[in-house]
Amino acid sequence: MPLRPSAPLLDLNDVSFSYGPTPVLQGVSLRLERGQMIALMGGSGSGKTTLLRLIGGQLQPSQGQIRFNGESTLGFNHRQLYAMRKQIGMLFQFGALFTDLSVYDNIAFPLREHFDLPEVMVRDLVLMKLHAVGLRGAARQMPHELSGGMARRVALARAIALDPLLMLYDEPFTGLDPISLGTVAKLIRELNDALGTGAILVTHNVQESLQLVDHVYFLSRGRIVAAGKPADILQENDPFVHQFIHAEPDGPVPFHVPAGDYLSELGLRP
Ligand SMILES: Nc1ncnc2c1ncn2[C@@H]1O[C@H](COP(=O)(O)OP(=O)(O)OP(=O)(O)O)[C@@H](O)[C@H]1O
Repeated sequence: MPLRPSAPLLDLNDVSFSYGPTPVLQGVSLRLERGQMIALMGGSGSGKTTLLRLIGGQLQPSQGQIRFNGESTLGFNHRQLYAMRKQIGMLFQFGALFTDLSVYDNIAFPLREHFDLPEVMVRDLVLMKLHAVGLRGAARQMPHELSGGMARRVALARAIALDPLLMLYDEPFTGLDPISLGTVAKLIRELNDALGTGAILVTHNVQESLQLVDHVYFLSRGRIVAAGKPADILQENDPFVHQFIHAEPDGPVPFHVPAGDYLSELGLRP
């Protein structure tokens, strides 16, 4: 797939999707430029993972357009989808490594899978990626010998092994202690800037990601309800955004699941 620097890296226009009769995403529009990082925030079940799956081509929208690197992905055949996915790196929750492969072989895996490169070249590429995440010295270790933060960094090195144009992160900070979280977050930003990638970050770590990204989109019940720069989002008056940013237990997203009258249920109201 040729590079098209003049087109946005990713352009979603009025995208809708439903798994069955119930719509999961409705009229979502979103744009990502090269070098830009955006955060996608929203409560559980708001459609964030579904949106990432649409972008990755695992699902097709029922309505609307998705353009990746200037090209509409709608109706891509198997070969085109495969070519596109090679240009998308993914780091998902817990970033599972292959437990029976060393750190080195974990990163070599996508290179060996997708290209027929001489081993000396694979070696140089693996060491470059490991160096970028500060773990060249851990090349021979096995995943069970790594701390959680180190394992996540290895997963990150593996995700960028093919020099993707776009990175998708789905809860990349889950289970990390605050120091490792800070390290991984900083690394994600530095790598994005160094490689000129674009990135979409799905996360519940509101404060950390507001410091990390250039733009934030809020999803609620499958719709974008607010979008803007982190500084603007912090000033946002929308009650949903306010509740989310300030982690308030009650608000538009209610604390109580809808239920019948409490006193009646306890038998205290005739
Ligand atoms: N394979 C599926 N089949 C049917 N419905 C699904 C499927 N996957 C997700 N859903 C539904 O689609 C809606 C959106 O789910 P999605 O996983 O995209 O939300 P999310 O914002 O990523 O949530 P979370 O933060 O909890 O991961 C939810 O109501 C969910 O139950």
